[in-house]
Amino acid sequence: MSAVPGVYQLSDPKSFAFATARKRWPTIITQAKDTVEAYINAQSGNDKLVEQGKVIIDGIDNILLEFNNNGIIRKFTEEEIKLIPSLESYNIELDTLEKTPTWLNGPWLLIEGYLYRLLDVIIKRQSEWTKYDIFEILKRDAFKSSAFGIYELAIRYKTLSEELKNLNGKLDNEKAKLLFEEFVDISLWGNATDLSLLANATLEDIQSRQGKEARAKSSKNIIDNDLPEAWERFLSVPAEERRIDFVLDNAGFEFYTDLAFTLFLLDAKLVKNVTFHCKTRPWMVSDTMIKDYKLFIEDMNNKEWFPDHREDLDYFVNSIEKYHQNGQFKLADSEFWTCAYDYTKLSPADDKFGGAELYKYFQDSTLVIVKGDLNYRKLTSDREWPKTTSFKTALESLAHSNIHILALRTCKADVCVGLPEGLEEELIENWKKLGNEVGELWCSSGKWAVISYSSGN
Ligand SMILES: O=P(O)(O)OC[C@@]1(O)O[C@H](CO)[C@@H](O)[C@@H]1O
Ligand SMILES: [Mg+2]
Ligand SMILES: [Mn+2]
Repeated sequence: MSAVPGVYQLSDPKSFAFATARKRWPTIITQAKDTVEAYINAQSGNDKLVEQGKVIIDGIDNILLEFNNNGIIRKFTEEEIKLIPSLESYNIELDTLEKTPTWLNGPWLLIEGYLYRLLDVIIKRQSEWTKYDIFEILKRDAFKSSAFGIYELAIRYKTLSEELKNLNGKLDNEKAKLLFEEFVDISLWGNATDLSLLANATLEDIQSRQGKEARAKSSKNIIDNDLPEAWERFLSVPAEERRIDFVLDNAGFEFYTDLAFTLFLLDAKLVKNVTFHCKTRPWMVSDTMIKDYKLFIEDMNNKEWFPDHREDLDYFVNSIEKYHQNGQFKLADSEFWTCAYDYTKLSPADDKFGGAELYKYFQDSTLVIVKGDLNYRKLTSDREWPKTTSFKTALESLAHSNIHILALRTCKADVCVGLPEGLEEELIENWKKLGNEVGELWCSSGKWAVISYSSGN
């Protein structure tokens, strides 16, 4: 067997890693600091919280200083690991490296996860701040700016749901397949609204990425599409036994599209249960935590934010709440999703950080739908695979896990597999012709997407 390629590096000027470490991270962390400062300034009477807030600001300033000095990545201390045991996974991974990494020189995926965990532990060390989500305001503000796409999808869902009720469970396979494709598409492009990329996005920017028209324009940009295989798998399990799992990505608009997909599946009686897998902490700016579900309901109910199409919005909220209450729709979380490991460790071997538990749980799943860019990087270990590598090869051990994986991802990083011969060269040329210096960066522009499936055996 030939050796697997190495992982993308922060020092590689042809990789999106390069600009991420040098521009994107400082912007994100500075924004995070501003958020904490504003929160502190809005407090009155809780002196302890304010005092502790100042310690957090010092911690964040220190990260920014370390960025500037290209400081080394230190291991998490025993005290930090005692407070949050899954931090140990980072030390384990750091130990496998030949050279001590720095903020500008080291493996992209590992150091990026490390950054969000460092920020998290700086906050969690302060007793008054353990429940604080540093990205919550950003997540909710972006959702508020998504009214156009929200209305459109709520209207679509209500019309469909009423049609399905009239059919009384007699949806033929042909129609079911078309609708399945439609909701895969909605959920896929829901991933294009990404706060870590749209830090300075205007309302128009956000709108231009959402809705039916935007999706129609983008359909030719799906460069690997295994949907037919995934549908075959779906049909191979009797409807009354089907369970779908979503390994979630972003809160806000993307989460809303994942919920719309879920509602369609449950209303059409195409599945029995759906479980959403969330993060246990703030992560990569926009990722979904369990508590974000409650905020989502609150925000959908906000008549000042969303004054129009109330009937459709209320219908959406009532429908999902009903399934949440009767247990057909569940929310779960695990430390595994934010530990240092890529998903080759989603296996019985990881009995420490949740990998083994998830592995077991996914054995009974009809499809595990893995959303978004970061999750895709973890699936493929963020390695420099030739782009014609098959998805299964890039999954390594996960390709033999008996887990049926369907990745829905808009490409926002360098790694991408499953492409036909010659396409990559074409895309590089095309990207250069559009005036971009590094042709390879087509792959992190968010304009292309993949729908990749592995049967797990
Ligand atoms: O996973 P998501 O929300 O689709 O995208 C997250 C993202 O914007 O931030 C990550 C870290 O830089 C990148 O993998 C990706 O570009
Ligand atoms: Mg994300
Ligand atoms: Mn394929």
